Amino acid sequence: MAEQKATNVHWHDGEVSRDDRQKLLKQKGATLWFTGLSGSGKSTVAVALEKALIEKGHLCYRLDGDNVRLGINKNLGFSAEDRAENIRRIGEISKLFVDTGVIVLSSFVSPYRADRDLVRELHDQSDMDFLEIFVDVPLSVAEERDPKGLYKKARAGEIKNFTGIDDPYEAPEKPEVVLNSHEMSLEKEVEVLLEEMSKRGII
Ligand SMILES: Nc1ncnc2c1ncn2[C@@H]1O[C@H](COP(=O)(O)OS(=O)(=O)O)[C@@H](OP(=O)(O)O)[C@H]1O
Ligand SMILES: Nc1ncnc2c1ncn2[C@@H]1O[C@H](COP(=O)(O)OP(=O)(O)O)[C@@H](O)[C@H]1O
Repeated sequence: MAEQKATNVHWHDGEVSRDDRQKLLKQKGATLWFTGLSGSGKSTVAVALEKALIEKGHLCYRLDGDNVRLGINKNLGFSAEDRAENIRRIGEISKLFVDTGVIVLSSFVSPYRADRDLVRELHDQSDMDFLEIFVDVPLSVAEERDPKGLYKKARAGEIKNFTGIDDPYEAPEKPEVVLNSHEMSLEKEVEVLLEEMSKRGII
């Protein structure tokens, strides 16, 4: 992909700040970044958390691998290079949401540590909360669940570069939260996340 360089381009400040928007919403914008194998439970947990947050009166928005790849990132595949660009763009999109004061629930396999660290760095630079949520289940559990039948296809060689089968997954070293979705109920996972958000003053 041809890289476009931003030259002679300057940030233009407005007269309304993130803080103004956060006061309006009575919450702090933040990104909760769910990472883990396909079938680990990222989307299921994010959907349940979104519902719980909205019920409590908090504005949040989910960004999800499959959905984003059907739209803004439809030109990207699953090579390491394309996954890096996928995650970089989603990192920037997440930041835009955080700047509006919204709580973003980003669920992506995001198998490479360097790609996730870049998104963390992007948030840190703008003094934004970034919580890495590692949805950690053994490959055998994810494969047994196989909610979309993709592991079966990967084992049959019909899908190449499938994370966990013939492509790597680099586990987070210091995630803010670990969810072992094979040992925890969905309700407990949501409770743990709400507690963590409350502790950090996000909600
Ligand atoms: N090769 C390969 N490896 C992993 N996953 C694959 C692949 N091909 C298709 N899929 C489906 O795409 C979803 C992962 O997209 P992501 O954007 O989250 O991937 S990544 O973060 O860029 O690695 C993933 O969604 P989830 O199952 O929700 O994780 C799969 O449904
Ligand atoms: N405690 C749990 N948390 C999350 N998912 C669970 C849990 N227990 C069972 N599951 C099941 O595991 C599967 C996870 O699929 P999904 O959320 O699509 O994973 P991912 O988004 O990581 O690919 C779903 O079928 C879900 O019902």
